[in-house]
Amino acid sequence: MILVVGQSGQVAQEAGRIDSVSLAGRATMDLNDPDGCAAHLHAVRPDAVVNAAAFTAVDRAEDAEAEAYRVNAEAPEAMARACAAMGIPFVQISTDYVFDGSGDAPRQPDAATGPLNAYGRSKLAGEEGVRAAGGPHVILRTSWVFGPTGANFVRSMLRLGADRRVLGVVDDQIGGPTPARDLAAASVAIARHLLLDPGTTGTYHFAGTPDVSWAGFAREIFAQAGLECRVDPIPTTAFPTPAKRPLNSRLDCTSTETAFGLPRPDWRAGLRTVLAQIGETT
Ligand SMILES: NC(=O)C1=CN([C@@H]2O[C@H](COP(=O)(O)OP(=O)(O)OC[C@H]3O[C@@H](n4cnc5c(N)ncnc54)[C@H](OP(=O)(O)O)[C@@H]3O)[C@@H](O)[C@H]2O)C=CC1
Ligand SMILES: Cc1cn([C@H]2C[C@H](O)[C@@H](COP(=O)(O)OP(=O)(O)O[C@H]3O[C@@H](C)C(=O)[C@@H](O)[C@H]3O)O2)c(=O)[nH]c1=O
Repeated sequence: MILVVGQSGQVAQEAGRIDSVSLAGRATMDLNDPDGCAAHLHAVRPDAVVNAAAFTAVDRAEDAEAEAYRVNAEAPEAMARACAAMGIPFVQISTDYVFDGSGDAPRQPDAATGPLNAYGRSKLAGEEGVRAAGGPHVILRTSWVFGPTGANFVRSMLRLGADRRVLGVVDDQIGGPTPARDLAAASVAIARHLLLDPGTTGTYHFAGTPDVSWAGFAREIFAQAGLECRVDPIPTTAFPTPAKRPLNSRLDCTSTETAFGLPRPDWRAGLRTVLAQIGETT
């Protein structure tokens, strides 16, 4: 059994549809209690663990950095140490926000990091803790995740686009939107791969293709959803937020395809599926 932590989150919800996956939520694993999380893993003894739980409120993390560190760094390290002690694989999902976003080249997994905000710093510390635990693991960085549930850009745009005829959206931050379903499938496949071949331990990237700006993403959301809302491209400076965000979120995902046979998913197809799922539930 593969245990996916973060039950109510967008990635875990999609992982829950996969055979032999169990989900753990806050009731049994509160990441504010790293030792309790480790003890729970020792008690459950799964075959592998995927950590899809995180403090993901990027702006709120600026004023809650201590909690973000506990949840995004201390708890993943404690869980990774428990897994290392049991000799089982641990997959930690991480983020493009560990990078500083300079230049316009896609980042390789071994490129220099330099987070611009508290969320990114806490996730980077989580990566370091998982590596230090020393067990078979994969750190899988992704970006701009969207699914039919939870807080994400697609749901924000559907909400705003229903009321507005024009929306200003930043056009100078570029990245790969990633369907939660594809990310869930990739994370579980990687956990299974690690069981057979722990030698693939390391840091990898997995993001949807093609790279696009938030404005371009918003345009495609409105087009596919049939919403008559015009997107006005604006610079980041015209949309001030508490947390600074990277301009270049492009991730080079080549090594993930080579090591695990997982190509970048086309986010436009994933968006069609998500809009259909949302339509069914409204
Ligand atoms: N969303 C995105 O755009 C991106 C996400 N990622 C990473 O991908 C992973 C999955 O993200 P995603 O599915 O979008 O996340 P969500 O924000 O949808 O879900 C986060 C999950 O973490 C849980 N959680 C938060 N704090 C705690 C806690 N103290 N104890 C237990 N559970 C907690 C939440 O539970 P509850 O509902 O109870 O709060 C929720 O289940 C995360 O590691 C994230 O950092 C990386 C790049 C982009
Ligand atoms: C709502 C809105 C946002 N924006 C901009 C602000 C921001 O630069 C960009 C995205 O805003 P959001 O707050 O939805 O996205 P944000 O929470 O920054 O998304 C990030 O979440 C974390 C968890 C990650 O790990 C990242 O990969 C990334 O997905 O869109 C506009 O330009 N216009 C708007 O009307």
